[in-house]
Amino acid sequence: MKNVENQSQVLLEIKDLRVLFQGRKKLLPAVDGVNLSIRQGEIVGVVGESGSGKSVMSQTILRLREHESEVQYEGSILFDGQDILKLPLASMSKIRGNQISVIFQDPLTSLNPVYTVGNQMSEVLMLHKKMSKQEAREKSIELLNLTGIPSPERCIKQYPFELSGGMQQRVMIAMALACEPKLLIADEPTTALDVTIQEQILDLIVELNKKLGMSVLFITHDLSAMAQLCHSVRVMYLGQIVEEAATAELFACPSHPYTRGLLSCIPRLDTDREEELPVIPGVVPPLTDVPVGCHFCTRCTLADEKCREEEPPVTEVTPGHKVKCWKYGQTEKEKEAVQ
Ligand SMILES: Nc1ncnc2c1ncn2[C@@H]1O[C@H](COP(=O)(O)OP(=O)(O)OP(=O)(O)O)[C@@H](O)[C@H]1O
Repeated sequence: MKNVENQSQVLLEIKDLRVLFQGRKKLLPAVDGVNLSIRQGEIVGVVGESGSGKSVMSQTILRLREHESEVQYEGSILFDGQDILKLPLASMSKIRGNQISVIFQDPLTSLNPVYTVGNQMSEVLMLHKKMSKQEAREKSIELLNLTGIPSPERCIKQYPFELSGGMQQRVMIAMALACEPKLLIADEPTTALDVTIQEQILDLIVELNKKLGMSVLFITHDLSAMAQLCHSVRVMYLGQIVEEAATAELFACPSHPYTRGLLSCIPRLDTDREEELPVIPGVVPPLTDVPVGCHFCTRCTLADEKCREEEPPVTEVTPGHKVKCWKYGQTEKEKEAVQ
């Protein structure tokens, strides 16, 4: 996957974002100081284990957590120059689905069971694009065609439950693309699907990114999918980005012990398949137990007192490749110890 031109304009810029939930005794930072930008036409991947804050971050971009009264935000999310966190909710509903669209793991959460595919798609197009019923119908067929649905004319007459999982996912993508969004947020879009369909959906996202030039924020647990799809990757752990780099660079020179741990868990075809894959020891701690210093220190074999007491700085490894670790740059021997 080639790098997107560095000159292309920044579309989304998240600056020092914190999302805090009110716990029983204190505020719990699900997202803790995230900086992330996405250029026009860029596919940015966010990877990390369950509980690292990927979904809270992506839902915050769409302001989908507003119903939770006990959530606080700090920082800014600039989209096309305006701060999403400061917009009135009424303006937000014009951006959502229109300029920023989302596809989730479970298509049935986004599709309405009591309307046909055609009705749901037409409604979006008539509302946001002010199309007539006939125009909306034609556009719906065109979009379903674009996502590789074999007989779109039949599909628009069907209800979501009449379609297979892969077809539902394609319909959801078609709906997400209906208004030609500038940004598509894909939150684990293929996890619930079988491997062949996963491949097809990932290929489709790449194809649409190339064809329509839309930017994509791709959220996953799956580093192999990330390698296939993304121009650059952010590795997230317990609310923070611990490493970021162009995809090829991250795979060639992983510099954070957590990234190395994640990479070592990917099955390799050139080794004995019977061999057990290593796992990163321990689990992601709950938000009530976030360590004071480096968030990863409780699971890191390199951690010392400083790691447990002070938050590590972000260091630039090479231009565009950053790592948040006190141990970065220490001897190769120490690095090998975490592999
Ligand atoms: N309403 C809430 N109140 C308190 N904590 C919450 C709330 N919603 C999410 N969290 C916590 O925020 C943290 C981040 O959750 P999030 O769902 O973003 O993780 P994730 O990386 O997307 O995980 P997954 O891959 O399983 O979806 C978790 O510890 C979760 O328990």
